[in-house]
Amino acid sequence: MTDPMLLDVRGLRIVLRQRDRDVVAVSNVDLEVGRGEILGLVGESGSGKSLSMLAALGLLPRSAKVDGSVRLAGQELIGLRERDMRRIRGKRIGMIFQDPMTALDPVMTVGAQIVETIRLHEPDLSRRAARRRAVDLLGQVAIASPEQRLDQYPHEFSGGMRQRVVIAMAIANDPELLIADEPTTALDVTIQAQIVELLDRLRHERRLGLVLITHDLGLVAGLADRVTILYSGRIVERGPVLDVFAEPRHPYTRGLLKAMPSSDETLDRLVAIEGTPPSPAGRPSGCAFHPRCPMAIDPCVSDEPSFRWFGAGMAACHRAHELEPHRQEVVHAR
Ligand SMILES: Nc1ncnc2c1ncn2[C@@H]1O[C@H](COP(=O)(O)OP(=O)(O)OP(=O)(O)O)[C@@H](O)[C@H]1O
Repeated sequence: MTDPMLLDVRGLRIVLRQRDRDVVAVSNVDLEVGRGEILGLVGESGSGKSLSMLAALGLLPRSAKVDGSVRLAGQELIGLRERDMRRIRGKRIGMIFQDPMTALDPVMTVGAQIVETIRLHEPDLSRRAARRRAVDLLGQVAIASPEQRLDQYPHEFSGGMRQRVVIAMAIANDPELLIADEPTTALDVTIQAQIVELLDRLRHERRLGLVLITHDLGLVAGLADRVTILYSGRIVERGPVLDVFAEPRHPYTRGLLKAMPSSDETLDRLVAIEGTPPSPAGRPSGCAFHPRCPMAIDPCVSDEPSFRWFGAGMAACHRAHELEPHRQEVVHAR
């Protein structure tokens, strides 16, 4: 029998309570991540990226209604009891969030925090053994003099080093899957590159699956194997990064790629997508992107497009098949 997919999300639908009414924030979302594979989850603010991952972690607000299936190596997570979910969160699924400062406790040494994370899931492990593992983990995320560093507080670390500590904590219990929400956004460019290299090394060495939630298509181009683009809580395009970025089939994907800085462009030449994304309560009819789409025609206003395959990827756009291949330069750097 073949191994089940590491993360397999099918038909995810999330309904939230907003001002006394139910709104569909995420619908019909399918995601797959294999071992050692990186999936980029992309979309503007409010597109449902974080909600989808919070659903996988069982961290949605109580009032949220979740349908569909989220399987981790074959095990269904939707509907799992909180105490079972707690054994999975931080153990089988590690998490890295945008701002390392909020993930770290400022009044505890870095060592104490890593030891606590380890012992949360292995209470029988001695402090000494947990500390030895913490030293090893800091070494793995390339922090020099780990023994001394363990006794320091987060403010004694630079921003990039703090994010390395957060990554060390995320991998402390040897997870199978990492969920990283904008892991490099708060860091400057050279540090970003180091964190990207580190994540890439970890997925190869540990065969970690990684969901990379980001606005940054450059990061996805440099790191991810596959990409899923969300707009207003639904998938608009998905497929291998090389295919989707070289020949985007959805006008939204094209818009995002055009708005992306490349090495030979200055920021003021970038073309951002006009308008703003809708809120879940104000989702337009038909294709939700139609009010902002330069190619919209009548059916886009009335009918929600279904997916069509294009090579190994797919896009939900009434006019996707008319789009001329539109080669982008972004993937050539790889
Ligand atoms: N607890 C909540 N109650 C009500 N609405 C919520 C809640 N959490 C998120 N939303 C709404 O659901 C939508 C999707 O939010 P989500 O955080 O998943 O977006 P995102 O794509 O991760 O955006 P960002 O890039 O800004 O983090 C947003 O419109 C948001 O306002």
